[in-house]
Amino acid sequence: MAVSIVAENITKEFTLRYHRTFKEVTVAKARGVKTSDKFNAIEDVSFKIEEGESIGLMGLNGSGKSTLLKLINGVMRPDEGTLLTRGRIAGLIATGAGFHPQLSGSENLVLNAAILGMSEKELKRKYDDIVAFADLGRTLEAPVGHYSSGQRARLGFAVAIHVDSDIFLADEVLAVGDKPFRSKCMKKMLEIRDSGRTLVYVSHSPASVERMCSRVLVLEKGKLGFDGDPKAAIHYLEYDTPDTDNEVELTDDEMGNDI
Ligand SMILES: Nc1ncnc2c1ncn2[C@@H]1O[C@H](COP(=O)(O)OP(=O)(O)OP(=O)(O)O)[C@@H](O)[C@H]1O
Repeated sequence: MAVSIVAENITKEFTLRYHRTFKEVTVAKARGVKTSDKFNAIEDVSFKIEEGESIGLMGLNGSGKSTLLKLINGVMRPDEGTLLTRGRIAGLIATGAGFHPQLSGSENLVLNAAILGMSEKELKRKYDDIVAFADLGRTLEAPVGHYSSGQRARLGFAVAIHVDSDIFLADEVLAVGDKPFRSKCMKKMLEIRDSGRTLVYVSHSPASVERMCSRVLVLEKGKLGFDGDPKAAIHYLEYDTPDTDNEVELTDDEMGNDI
């Protein structure tokens, strides 16, 4: 089987700024207080993903999952190391990323499809299916700036899912969709997985990761903490142990996570 994504010792550094205004920065500098810090959102991460693998990307908030997806789809480049991918990449990383707030949903649909590499002919063929999948009704003609986060996710996912890609990336944008929409997305992603395309799926939901993925990468403060079987990854993250500090223990479904 051919290799789909290879990361070799990749590192991505970000700057954390503590102040927003000139005044705050000037005062902080005069007092000798630090105004920013650098940190590695991704640190020395290496992995190889074969074509057709469905990978779950898990980890606590801020562990670097979205950053890694952005590195995979090329929105960002690693500061160190190399990341290579094979074929066309599509997916939904940040809700509303790439949308123009003043344009309507349908205008954004066309623009987004073009940005993702869909030809005019391909879009003509798929337009009705995309509109039906987004199921936004008359809201499709309203400016996207007025959309709720769920409506933006619907539009973005509907376009992304209809792009013929070799690699599909899905961030936890699904979490903002309502239950019927999440079920529909999950079904589509299972279709993608079964069609032999490579899938990278970010999620905090053990149930959906177990259902969807054959392997899980766990990020811990930017480092790769675990790479292997989904069940073992969930155990590694202690997502399978009851939370004794909490009086109320909620199931995946009750939390509204992914599905
Ligand atoms: N453009 C940026 N500039 C500075 N820091 C950033 C930037 N983007 C992300 N970060 C920081 O990098 C770290 C990793 O963020 P990232 O969004 O990748 O985490 P995540 O694992 O996807 O989190 P979550 O589960 O909350 O979605 C966080 O500390 C975040 O604040």
